[in-house]
Amino acid sequence: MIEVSGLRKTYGDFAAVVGSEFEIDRGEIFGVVGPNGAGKTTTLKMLAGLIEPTSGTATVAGYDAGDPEMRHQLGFLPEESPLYEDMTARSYLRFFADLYDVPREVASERIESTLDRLDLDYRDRRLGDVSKGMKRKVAIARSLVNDPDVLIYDEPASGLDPLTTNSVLEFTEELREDDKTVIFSAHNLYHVESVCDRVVIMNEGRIIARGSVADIREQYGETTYHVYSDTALDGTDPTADGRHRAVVETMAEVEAIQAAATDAGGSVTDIRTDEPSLESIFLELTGQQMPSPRTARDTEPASEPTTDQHEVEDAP
Ligand SMILES: Nc1ncnc2c1ncn2[C@@H]1O[C@H](COP(=O)(O)OP(=O)(O)OP(=O)(O)O)[C@@H](O)[C@H]1O
Repeated sequence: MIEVSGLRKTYGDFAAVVGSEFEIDRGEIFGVVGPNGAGKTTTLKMLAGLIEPTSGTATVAGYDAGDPEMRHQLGFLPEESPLYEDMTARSYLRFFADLYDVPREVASERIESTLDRLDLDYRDRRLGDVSKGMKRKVAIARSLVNDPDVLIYDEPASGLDPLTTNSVLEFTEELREDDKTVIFSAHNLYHVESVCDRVVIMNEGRIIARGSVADIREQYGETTYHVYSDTALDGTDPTADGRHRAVVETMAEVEAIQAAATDAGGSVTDIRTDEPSLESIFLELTGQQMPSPRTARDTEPASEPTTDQHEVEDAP
């Protein structure tokens, strides 16, 4: 449904996106994750046909991303989505449905059912007087008025409280049931972990990891096993509750401890798995702390990095 090959965007000699490659299948939810300035928005805007790539190609629903026809298949939610404050949610969404030539009855039904699913009250209240979370939900509803196959959401839950964040992420996840293909950007892995089938992690314009979050944990983090025995063995340390613990990294080592405990006339009483934290993976991959799940969406973008912090592309 989306194919990206050698996609690159430079501003002067500064490379905002460097040679991105990925494919997204129909009905897939795909996350683009990374710290501030990683190149997420630039990538999404190239896919939405809003920025022309310096080189490389992006096709969306069979169209080149720059093709005006592609827009009919696309719902784009920008990171900042100012609404017409004097309109109501209903009048605003009808206005956009008219722009897409959606027949009135179809539009009304679609708008009401989307607002129902988003649990949005106050549909006839002036948008200037509703909360930030409600505004974001209206912007999300706007992305669906033309019933597109592909949705591109830039930080859909940015700056929202935890409850609204969850509701927006759950709604995004439900779009899979409608056979929509969704690509969205996020600052941190927590917000995409439960929602996305696959993610790419970007840093300094490059994709530095890809796969499901579970794959990435497996690939970049180290799972350790804490093996408790009732007998002191080589490599175990006594614990406060009178047991003996070894910390190992492979199942073969776990089995060796089990065998050694049996040989010593004792037994292994407990084995615990310690998964790598997302923070440690993110830190290792990007060299930056991951924003906490509670505040991730509320952080202000960092100041503009200098070219020293980013790779400067080789001669074109
Ligand atoms: N029009 C532009 N001219 C010059 N540099 C730009 C332009 N647009 C973006 N950049 C730079 O490209 C880099 C990537 O920006 P981008 O907005 O894609 O990052 P991002 O991952 O979406 O970051 P954030 O999470 O802060 O939104 C940044 O360093 C940004 O300053």
